[in-house]
Amino acid sequence: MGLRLHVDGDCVRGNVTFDDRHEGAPGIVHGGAIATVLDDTLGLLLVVLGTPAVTANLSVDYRAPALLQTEMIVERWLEQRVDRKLHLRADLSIDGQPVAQARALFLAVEVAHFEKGGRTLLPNWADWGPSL
Ligand SMILES: CCCCCCCCCCCC(=O)SCCNC(=O)CCNC(=O)[C@H](O)C(C)(C)COP(=O)(O)OP(=O)(O)OC[C@H]1O[C@@H](n2cnc3c(N)ncnc32)[C@H](O)[C@@H]1OP(=O)(O)O
Repeated sequence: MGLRLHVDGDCVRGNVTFDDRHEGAPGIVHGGAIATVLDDTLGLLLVVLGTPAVTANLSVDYRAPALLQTEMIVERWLEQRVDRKLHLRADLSIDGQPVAQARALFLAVEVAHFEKGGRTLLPNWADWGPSL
């Protein structure tokens, strides 16, 4: 998808362009692909926040057709944290017009949570994200 990301304070911004592999309705990005990008890129925000966490709940409002081959802006930020509960937002827009808006509840976990996946993990959570 050519996702490019940068950190701006506590907000992570990026650009993404979907192509024909992500088509749902003719010429329009599949909603599942949009939800995947919004959820997955929240992972980078967690690295910025320094908090290992996983998605417990994700809801997406689809506000306008997401056109293929069109550069979009993705922005993610922390709205509120209450104990282990992280209330996160992720927005997708084209030329300042909202395309999709996600609200997610992430629950903080120990890094050991990810050992269930059977992969060898980097010991330092800060190293899990790409260098920005
Ligand atoms: C590029 C960088 C890469 C590095 C980035 C690497 C991270 C990438 C993450 C990417 C995002 C993903 O796709 S993660 C993959 C998809 N998600 C998952 O696999 C998560 C699967 N679910 C779980 O493992 C579990 O259910 C947990 C950990 C989420 C919660 O289990 P738990 O720890 O036992 O907590 P539990 O007692 O159930 O709940 C604690 C509190 O949260 C509330 N709670 C729990 N679930 C929910 C829910 N769905 N909706 C509302 N509230 C909930 C409970 O009512 C309770 O509230 P109260 O009574 O305390 O008030």
